[in-house]
Amino acid sequence: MDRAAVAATDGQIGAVNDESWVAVDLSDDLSADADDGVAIEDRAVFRTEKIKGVLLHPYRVLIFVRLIAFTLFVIWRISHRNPDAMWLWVTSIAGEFWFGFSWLLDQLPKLNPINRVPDLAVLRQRFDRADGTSRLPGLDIFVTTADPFKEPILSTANSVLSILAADYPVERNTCYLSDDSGMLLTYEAMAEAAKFATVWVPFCRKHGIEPRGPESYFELKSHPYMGRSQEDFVNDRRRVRKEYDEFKARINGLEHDIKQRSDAHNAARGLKDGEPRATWMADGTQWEGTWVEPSENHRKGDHAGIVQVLVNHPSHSRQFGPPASADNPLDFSMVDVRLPMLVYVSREKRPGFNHEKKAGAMNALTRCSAVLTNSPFILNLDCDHYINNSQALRAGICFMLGRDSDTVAFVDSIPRASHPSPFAAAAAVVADEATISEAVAVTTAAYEKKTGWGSNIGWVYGTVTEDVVTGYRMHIKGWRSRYCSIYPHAFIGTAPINLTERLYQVLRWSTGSLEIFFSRNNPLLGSTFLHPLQRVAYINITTYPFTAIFLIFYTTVPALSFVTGHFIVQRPTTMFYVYLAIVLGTLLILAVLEVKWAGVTVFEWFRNGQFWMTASCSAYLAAVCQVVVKVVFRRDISFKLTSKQPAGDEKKDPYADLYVVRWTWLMVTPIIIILVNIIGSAVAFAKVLDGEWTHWLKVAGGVFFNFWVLFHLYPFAKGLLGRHGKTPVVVLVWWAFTFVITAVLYINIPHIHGPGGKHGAHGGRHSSHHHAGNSLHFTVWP
Ligand SMILES: O=c1ccn([C@@H]2O[C@H](COP(=O)(O)OP(=O)(O)O[C@H]3O[C@H](CO)[C@@H](O)[C@H](O)[C@H]3O)[C@@H](O)[C@H]2O)c(=O)[nH]1
Ligand SMILES: [Mn+2]
Repeated sequence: MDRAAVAATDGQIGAVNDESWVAVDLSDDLSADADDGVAIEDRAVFRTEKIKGVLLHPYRVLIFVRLIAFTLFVIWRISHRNPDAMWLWVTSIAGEFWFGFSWLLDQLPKLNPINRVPDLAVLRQRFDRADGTSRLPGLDIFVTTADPFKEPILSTANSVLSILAADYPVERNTCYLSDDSGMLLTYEAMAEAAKFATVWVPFCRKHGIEPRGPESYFELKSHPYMGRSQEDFVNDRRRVRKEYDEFKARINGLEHDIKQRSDAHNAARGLKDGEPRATWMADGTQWEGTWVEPSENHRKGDHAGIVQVLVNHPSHSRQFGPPASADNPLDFSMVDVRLPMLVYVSREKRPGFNHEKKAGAMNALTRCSAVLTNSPFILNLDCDHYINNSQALRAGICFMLGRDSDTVAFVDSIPRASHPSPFAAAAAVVADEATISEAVAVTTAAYEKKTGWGSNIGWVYGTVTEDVVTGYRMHIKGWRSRYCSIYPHAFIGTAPINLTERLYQVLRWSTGSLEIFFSRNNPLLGSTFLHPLQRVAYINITTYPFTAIFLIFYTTVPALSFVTGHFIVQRPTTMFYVYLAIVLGTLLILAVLEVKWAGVTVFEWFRNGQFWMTASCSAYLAAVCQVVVKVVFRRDISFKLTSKQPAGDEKKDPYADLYVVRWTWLMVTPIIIILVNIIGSAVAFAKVLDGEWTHWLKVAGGVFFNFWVLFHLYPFAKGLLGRHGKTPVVVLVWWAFTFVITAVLYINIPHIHGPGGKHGAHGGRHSSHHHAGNSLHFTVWP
């Protein structure tokens, strides 16, 4: 490893937002990095930071104030019945209880925010040796992919490249790619990535490149220079960029190449009609996985297991590259050119066996890696995640070692004790056939039958959010987590920006959460190893979708009150308004404080609120329905892969997908809510115009709330209108259209006046009520 590069990147690791945090054990007036003055020998491998007192104390006081105000508010509500509409009164109070309860679930675990900051200089001093070797523990990194088309292979390749190029001792770091599609396309893309890595990785090391995923690196507008010679860097970068473009072209051509090659082989064999047409590897053998033209034993969900070592385990001593020459202009003579081991794994799949989605893939990888490298630590990335900070692996490992370098001996002993892995030995071992067939044997479809895998061992089955439940199982067994957020961000992943896809993703997450709630892994039942606040956090994460039921009530019923004339609150008093104001005001200030130390903007927080509203009344509701059906009728929930954006196409607008509308039933409820609120405000307007209600100022209060709901659903409406929605005018025109039509109809068609209409005195009273009734909502939003 190039020392200059290390030093340059090293200085960058820090907390995300340094001004709000202070080291624990230090008073507020000392800066967070005060222990830079302490000698390296005396420093811990990471330090703990808390929020500065000036922010934290008011934060906690506000939480307390809000709790009291909320309690008084609910007491007020219970003691002021609404005899006109008792059902409204009862259901709304139930809703307020729920909102209050879920606010507490969300708030309590945040009472004492803690961040950890790894000290990489200490880690290096204790674990790295002068000759370039290291005593750091082994680390097996798993990347999962399930479909080379839905999950673009270029993105998967980038993920793998970012891992191979990360700063970690190469002989102790292995990357496993799990391919649930079993397709040659994925395999060959990985083989290409391994080839390109021989240029990319030494280039990263030589010049201290950040980030080390090539796509995200070359996307950067400027390329700040970290290493030694500027001119050398510019030349090398141009050269590597060219290599990367060629690599991309090869990846894009793979599908065609495989097809052509296979056609040639099949033609040479003179296949008769109806005979299966095999897919052929470059070495002239038949691919054992899924074929391009699927046939028996060679289709998705029905194929053999495959384990292929793409990059073998490296030697244990540094290997410098060649100097620049005529056909190789890159000078790697001062750079270690070894690569970490890279293994392609496609577990066996057979009809009749539940392959248990990602959790099943992770368990197969766990066993397969145990046979090959058996590192004591595992890291998992999805195919669309990448390492964004080359120090991320070292940063993470800091928390696995404690303050005490003696633990290394212990950590080293784990692989030796648990499995006689060939690579745990000091010398480099080439994966021999016996070992490989052993690795294949542990990934067979039948392997887990009548075992504890998926329930007590490994990743847990039975939910579409296996990550949540697996973390939970670890915590109830006594494992502890540590929160660490560094800058530049350690990892970056992608999420769909298309409304439909995003709603589906949130549907899956909320469904998975509820599945856990209705299972033996309900956090109310967890062992006492769970910290009480951790239990609260798990209750929150497994119950939040229930909010949908109350939210839909609160975003429709008040608007309908304009039509029916029945309101949630009958006669608000001054105290009612006072409580309400405190409950609302504190919520806002709490958010502003959180936003400050979290390093996001108030705008982002608000956007998040808008999406929360949209998702709650669509995906969360659907999740509740799905899981009720599952629990009652024992029907399994299907898993839909989250669609990924195509990577690496510069000509394409990255936001093109944003306004592509694909209809889904999930959109029905938000649409109804939008309509109800427009109609509600239009009717209120009409009643005022009509002279039915005279207290127009008070009506305005109610209408304001309708607008507030609409404002939250505005991005949804824009998304729904597709490309046209790019101009906000279109949304406004639709809104005005609906509003005017409703108001005109209301005024001109006498029979839609409800029984409560045309009572001057009553009308006045009612109008004052909605204001209150409608305002309730925002009271209680968590
Ligand atoms: O049968 C399957 C299905 C999925 N996957 C992989 O699982 C990962 C996550 O799937 P995706 O559809 O992308 O879900 P996301 O919602 O984007 O993923 C988030 O949510 C999942 C839980 O639902 C977690 O497993 C992921 O780590 C987390 O990033 C991807 O790498 C897939 O290739 C498989 O390997 N096999
Ligand atoms: Mn994803």
